Amino acid sequence: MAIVENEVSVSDTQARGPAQTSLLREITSLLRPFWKVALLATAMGAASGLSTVWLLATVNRALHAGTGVSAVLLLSFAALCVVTIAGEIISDLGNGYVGQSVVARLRQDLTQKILSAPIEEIERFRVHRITTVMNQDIDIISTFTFGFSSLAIALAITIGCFAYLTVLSPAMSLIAVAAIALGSWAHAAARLRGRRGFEAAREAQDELQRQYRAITEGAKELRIDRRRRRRIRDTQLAVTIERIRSLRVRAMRIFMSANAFGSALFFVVIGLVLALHGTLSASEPVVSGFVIVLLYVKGPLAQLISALPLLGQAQVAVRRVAELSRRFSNSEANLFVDTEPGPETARPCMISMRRVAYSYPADEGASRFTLGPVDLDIRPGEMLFLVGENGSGKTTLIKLLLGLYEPRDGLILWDGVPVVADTRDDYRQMFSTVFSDYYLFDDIVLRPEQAAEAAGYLERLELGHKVVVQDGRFSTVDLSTGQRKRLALVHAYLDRRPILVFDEWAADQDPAFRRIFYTEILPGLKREGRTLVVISHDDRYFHVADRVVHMSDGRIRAIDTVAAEPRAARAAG
Ligand SMILES: Nc1ncnc2c1ncn2[C@@H]1O[C@H](COP(=O)(O)OP(=O)(O)OP(=O)(O)O)[C@@H](O)[C@H]1O
Repeated sequence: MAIVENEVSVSDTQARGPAQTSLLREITSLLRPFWKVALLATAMGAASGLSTVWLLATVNRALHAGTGVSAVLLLSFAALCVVTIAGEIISDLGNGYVGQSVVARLRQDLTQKILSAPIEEIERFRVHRITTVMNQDIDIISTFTFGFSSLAIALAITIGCFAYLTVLSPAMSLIAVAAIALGSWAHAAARLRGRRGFEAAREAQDELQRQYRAITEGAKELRIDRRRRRRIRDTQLAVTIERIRSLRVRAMRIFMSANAFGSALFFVVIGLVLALHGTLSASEPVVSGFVIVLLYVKGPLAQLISALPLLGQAQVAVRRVAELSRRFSNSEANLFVDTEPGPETARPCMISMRRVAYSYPADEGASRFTLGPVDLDIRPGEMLFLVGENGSGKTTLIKLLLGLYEPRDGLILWDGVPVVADTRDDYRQMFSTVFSDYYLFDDIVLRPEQAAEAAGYLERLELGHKVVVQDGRFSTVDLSTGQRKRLALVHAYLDRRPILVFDEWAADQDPAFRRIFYTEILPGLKREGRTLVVISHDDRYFHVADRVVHMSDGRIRAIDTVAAEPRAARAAG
C-alpha cells in the first residue's frame, strides 16, 4: 500500500486531505507489487465470466434451434465450459495468493512504521488503537483485496450480460438499464449512510480495545474490587459492545434494505419484459434469452451489491491505516541501516543542550506541560543527578537528551555538532538506559565471550542464584520487579555504551541494595569512564554525584557541584 516507501503512499494521500483518500487508489497501489498475478487472476476471472454469458447465449440458441443441436454448437458448449471452470480456478488461486501477499506486505509496512515512528506519536496514539489497526483494519482490507478480482469478474459478467441484452432487444434493455440506474441510486444513498455507521462502530472498537486492556492489565486490581469489577462490566464493556452491535446492525440493515429494493426491481423488470413483449414485438427466443440472462445476472449483481457493506468497512479501515501511517512517518531516514554505529558513539563525549524547549500537546481540559528552555552540559565521564518533585520534567528532559523527542526549539550538541535527523540514530547508540517503565526483552542474546562477564555481573547484583547464562541467553526473566531491574542493569553493563541513563532505577530496590547501587555500582561505572545521568529521589545519596541538577516546573532551577573530597569521604562512610 501506499504505506510502502517510494510509492504513492497512504500518507501522501492523507496529506492531501482525508476526503481524497480513495479506496480504489489505495487498493490499486496495494495490488501494484503483485500486478502480474492480480491481472492474470482478473483476466482469467473475466474470461470465465464472459464465457458464462456466451454459454447462456449458446444454450438459448440451442433451445430454439429448430433443426436440432449441431456438432459445432456442442463443441463450443464444451469449450466454453472448460474456459469457465479453468478461468474460475486460476482466478481463485491468483486471488488467494494476492490476498495473502497484500496482508503480509501491509503487516510488514506497519511494523516498520511502528519501529520508526516518533516516540511521542506512539505515546499519543496509544497501544490499544495501534492494536485495532494492526488486527481489525488490516483483516478488513485483506478480505476486500482478496475479493477484489472476484468483484471485477462479477462486474465483467454484469456488463457482458447487459451487452447481450442490448443485442437481443435495445428497447427492452432500456427498461433494464432504467431499473439498474434506480437501484444504483438507492445503493449510493445507502452506502453513504451505512458508511457513517461503520465509521462510528470503528470508533467504538478503539474504545473496546482500551477496555480490554484495562481488564487484562488491571486484572489484579479488579479481582480485589467487586464494585469496580461490576462497574467496568456493566457500564463500560457492556455499553461499548452493545453500541458496536447496534451501530453495525443498523448499518447492515441499511445495506440489506437497498438489496431487497434491488431484488424487487429485478422482478419488476422481468414482469415488464413478459407483459410488454407483445407491444415491443419481441420474438420468443428474445424473450426467453432476456429472462434467462436476467435471472442469471442477478447472481453476479447480488455479489457486487452484497460487497457494499464490506466496501464501506474497507473505506473506513483504509482511512485508519492511512492515519496511523501519516502520524508515524519519521524524518529520520536511516533507522534501518545495516551498518554498526561508528567509533564516535563508543567514546566519551560532551553533550550540550542549548535553549532546548519541548511541550506536550494540550489534552482537552488540561494545561499542557512545557519544558525549558534548558541549558545543560553533560561532561564526559561525570555523574550527574537529575532531581526534583514529581512532574517537574526530569523524564521529559532525558527523553530529549536521548534523542527520543525532538526539541521544539533549541539544539542538542554532540561534541559541539548539532544533532539533526540524519545523525540522531547514531547519537542514540551512545546510550544505555533503564527507564522507570522499562521493558525487559526476554531474548537478550549474549556473545560467547560475554558469558563469563555476564555471570560475574549476575553474582555482583545478587542474581546468581536465580539467573544463569544458558546458550547465550539469560535462563529466565520471571523475576520480582526489583530483580528484573537488576537484570536490566546487567544488560546495560554488557552493552558497554559510554553513557548510562537511569530513571529512578533504585526505586524498586531494598535499602541494602539501594546503598550498594549508589555507593558501589555507580562509582564503579564512573571509574570505568562511563558518563552517568541518574534521575533520583534518594536525597540521602545526592552527595555521590559530581553535580546535582534541580528541576522544577519544567526548568532547571539550580546546579550544585558536589565537592570532591566530601563526596569521597561520605561515600566511604
Ligand atoms: N506523554 C505525555 N503526554 C502529555 N503530557 C505528558 C506526557 N508525559 C508526561 N507528561 C506531563 O509532563 C509533565 C512532566 O512529566 P515527567 O514524567 O517528565 O516528570 P518527572 O519529573 O519525571 O516526574 P516523576 O518524578 O513523577 O517521574 C507531567 O506534568 C506530565 O503530566
